[in-house]
Amino acid sequence: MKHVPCALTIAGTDPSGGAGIQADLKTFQELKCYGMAVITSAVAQNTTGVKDVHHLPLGFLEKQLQSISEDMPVHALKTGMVAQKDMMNVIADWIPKIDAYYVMDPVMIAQSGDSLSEEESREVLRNQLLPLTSLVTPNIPEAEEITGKRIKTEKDMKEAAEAIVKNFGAGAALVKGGHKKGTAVDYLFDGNEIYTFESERIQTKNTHGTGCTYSAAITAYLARGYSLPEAVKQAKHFVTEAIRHSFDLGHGSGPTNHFAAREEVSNKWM
Ligand SMILES: Nc1ncnc2c1ncn2[C@@H]1O[C@H](COP(=O)(O)OP(=O)(O)O)[C@@H](O)[C@H]1O
Ligand SMILES: Cc1ncc(COP(=O)(O)O)c(N)n1
Repeated sequence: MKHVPCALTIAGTDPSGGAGIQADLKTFQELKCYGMAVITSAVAQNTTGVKDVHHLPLGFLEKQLQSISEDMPVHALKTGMVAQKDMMNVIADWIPKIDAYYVMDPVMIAQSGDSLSEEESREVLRNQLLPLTSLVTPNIPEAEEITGKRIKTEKDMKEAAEAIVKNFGAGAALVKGGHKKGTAVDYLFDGNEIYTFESERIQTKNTHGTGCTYSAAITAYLARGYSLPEAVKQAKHFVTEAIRHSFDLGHGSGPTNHFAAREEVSNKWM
C-alpha cells in the first residue's frame, strides 16, 4: 500500500477559518498530507479578535492524544495554542511516546493583540516542551519572551535563534521577522548553521493566521521527508503566496489564502 504522510496539529480553533486548527488542516491538505487535529481550546474569534475562550478539560485532551497514538501513524506534529501549563505537561508526557518530528509554534499573543496563553505556562513551555522540539518557530515578541532579551536588529534575531537551541535545548529555532520593518526575513539555526529565508514584504493588513500556516506547512514538508532547511524553504514560499493572495474578508485582519501556492489555480482564479 502507498505510504501517505500523516501530520497532526495540537492547537486551538478559529471558527473564522484563518488561524489555529482550521488553518493547519487546510495547509496539511494543500500539501498532500493526511491531516489530524487534537483541540486544546475552543476559541470564539474572527478577523477582528478573540471574543471568548473555552479550555477543554485536561482528561479530554489526554483522551484525544491517546486516540491518536493507539491507532494512527504520525510522521510530524505541530503544537499551536496551548494556553495552560497543565495542558503543556500533558503534551510533554505524550510526545516522547511517538516517533515524529515536533514543530512548536509558541503561540502567545494573537495578531489582534489578544493573549492566547497564560503567563504561568511560559516556564513550562521553556523547560518541558522546548527540549522535545525538532523546531520552534517564534516571532520576534515570542523569541524575546523565551530568551528574555530584546530583539532590535537582524543580528539580534540570529543570536536569539542560536540561544534558543544552545541554552534552551530546542532542536532548531526559526526566528520570524514578520513583525519588523523591511523585508520579511526569517533566520533558522539548526545547531550548526544559520540559514536565511527572505521574501519581499507584501503590503496588506490580511495576515491573520500567517504563523499557524507557516508552521503547519513546515510540519507537512517534514512529514513528507524533506530535510529541515528544505522544508522551511518550501513552507516560506507557501506562506508568502498565501499572504500575497490573502482574502479581504471580515472587518479586521483578513485570512491568508491556503490555495494560493497551487500552480494550477494561481493563474486562472486570481
Ligand atoms: N507582510 C508580509 N509580507 C511577507 N511576508 C510576511 C508578512 N508578514 C509576515 N510575513 C512572513 O510570514 C511568516 C509568519 O511570520 P510572523 O507574522 O512573524 O508570524 P506570527 O503570525 O507568528 O506573528 C514569516 O515567514 C514572515 O516573514
Ligand atoms: C487558535 C489560534 N491559534 C493561533 C492564533 C494566532 O494567529 P496568528 O498567526 O495570526 O498570530 C490564533 N489567532 N488562534
